[in-house]
Amino acid sequence: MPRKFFVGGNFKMNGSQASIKTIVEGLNDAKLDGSNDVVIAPPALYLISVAAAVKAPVEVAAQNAYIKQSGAFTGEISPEQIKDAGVPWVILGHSERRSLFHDSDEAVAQKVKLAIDTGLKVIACIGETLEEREQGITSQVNQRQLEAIAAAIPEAAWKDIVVAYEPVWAIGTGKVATVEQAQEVHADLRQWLAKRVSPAVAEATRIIYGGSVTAKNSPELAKAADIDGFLVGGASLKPEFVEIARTKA
Ligand SMILES: O=C(COP(=O)(O)O)NO
Repeated sequence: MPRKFFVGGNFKMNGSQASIKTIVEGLNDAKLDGSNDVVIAPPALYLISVAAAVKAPVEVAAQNAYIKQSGAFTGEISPEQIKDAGVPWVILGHSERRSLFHDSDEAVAQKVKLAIDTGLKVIACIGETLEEREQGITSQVNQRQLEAIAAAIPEAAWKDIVVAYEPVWAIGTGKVATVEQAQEVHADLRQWLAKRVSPAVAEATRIIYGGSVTAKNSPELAKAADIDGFLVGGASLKPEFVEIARTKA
């Protein structure tokens, strides 16, 4: 069964009502045919309005969620609230959450489990730093991050998870991974999933690439056997995101 190509747009802490409305209108006008899964993640403030405005075959994602469903956790939002807002997806474990807000492997795993238990679909992010790549421990780092998630969820949960490999050294730098670099890690992760979870999960799970993806470099990356899509940052705020959303795998 071929894996449906997946294109995510992570707006991060960018945009305004007006600029995000323009992005949504561009997607609505693009006549996307639904052959790819397309998901956009605006800042939390705009989730409800974007979910209501999207007419195209595009779904909406939150950029993070907490490890609890309610309580005295000022500034956080819960999986229940994301679901209540009619938002089906959530990005968890993004490298910026890990580095700037100290989301540990265990915290990310707890978040994934609670989000899945709440009925959300998850884009689970992993990726190594430049220093870790230069030390030759890329595989160990990515497998360690994925192991924390695998240990927290049942095999059945993987049907609602997309794994996003986002090398930290490629995020926001313009230094996109080469097709060979990305394919090598994606293949390694798929082999790891086959052994750790099951061959069926390994075959079915979309492993998408993120890190300086643009309309220019995406067609080449999309040709790789184990690259099942993208998680786009900066370019998701630009009209070229529509082109990336249309990628023919
Ligand atoms: O963080 C990223 C990628 O960001 P860029 O495309 O801007 O490198 N996706 O979640």
